[in-house]
Amino acid sequence: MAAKVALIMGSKSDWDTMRPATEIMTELGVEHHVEVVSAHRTPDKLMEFAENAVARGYSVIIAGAGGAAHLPGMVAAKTRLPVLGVPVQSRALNGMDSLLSIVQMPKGIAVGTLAIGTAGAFNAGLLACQILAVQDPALAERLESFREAQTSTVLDNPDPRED
Ligand SMILES: Nc1c(C(=O)O)ncn1[C@@H]1O[C@H](COP(=O)(O)O)[C@@H](O)[C@H]1O
Repeated sequence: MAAKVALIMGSKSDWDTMRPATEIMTELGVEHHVEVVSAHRTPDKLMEFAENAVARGYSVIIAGAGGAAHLPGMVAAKTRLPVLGVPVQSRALNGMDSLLSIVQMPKGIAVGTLAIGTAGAFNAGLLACQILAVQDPALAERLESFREAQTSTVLDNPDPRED
């Protein structure tokens, strides 16, 4: 089956942050492509990637970047596919720079911005699955099961002093 989600990131150093996106997509059976693409360091590759994303069969793009995080916005500028941006925690400014440079898009080009770091990456993967599930009943069922299991885990262990 061809990958429906492309997960790109600005640097290999982002991988530990972005990995949870792949884990939830794998758990829910969603094929995904993973690649380093940088607006700053590989601008021609970025343009080629974004321009051909529809033709390659992707439905959703997840883009993680840190610092001056232009990658999600630049990808969104060149494709009509939904782009989910994940701010990677930067050392100098704790990811506030990443967050603000992803979230503050000008009107007319949309990026869906997730939380800073691994939780944001996980939720980006989850949200990509939810978007695909609109047209995929089997995936929708797997998502329901994931949620039910998550709810049961909390309800079955209400004592905060126990693991
Ligand atoms: N924000 C961007 C872009 C981009 O937006 O195109 N390309 C790389 N980077 C970011 O630079 C940070 C440091 O990268 P290095 O660790 O490679 O120096 C990474 O978090 C990456 O996402």
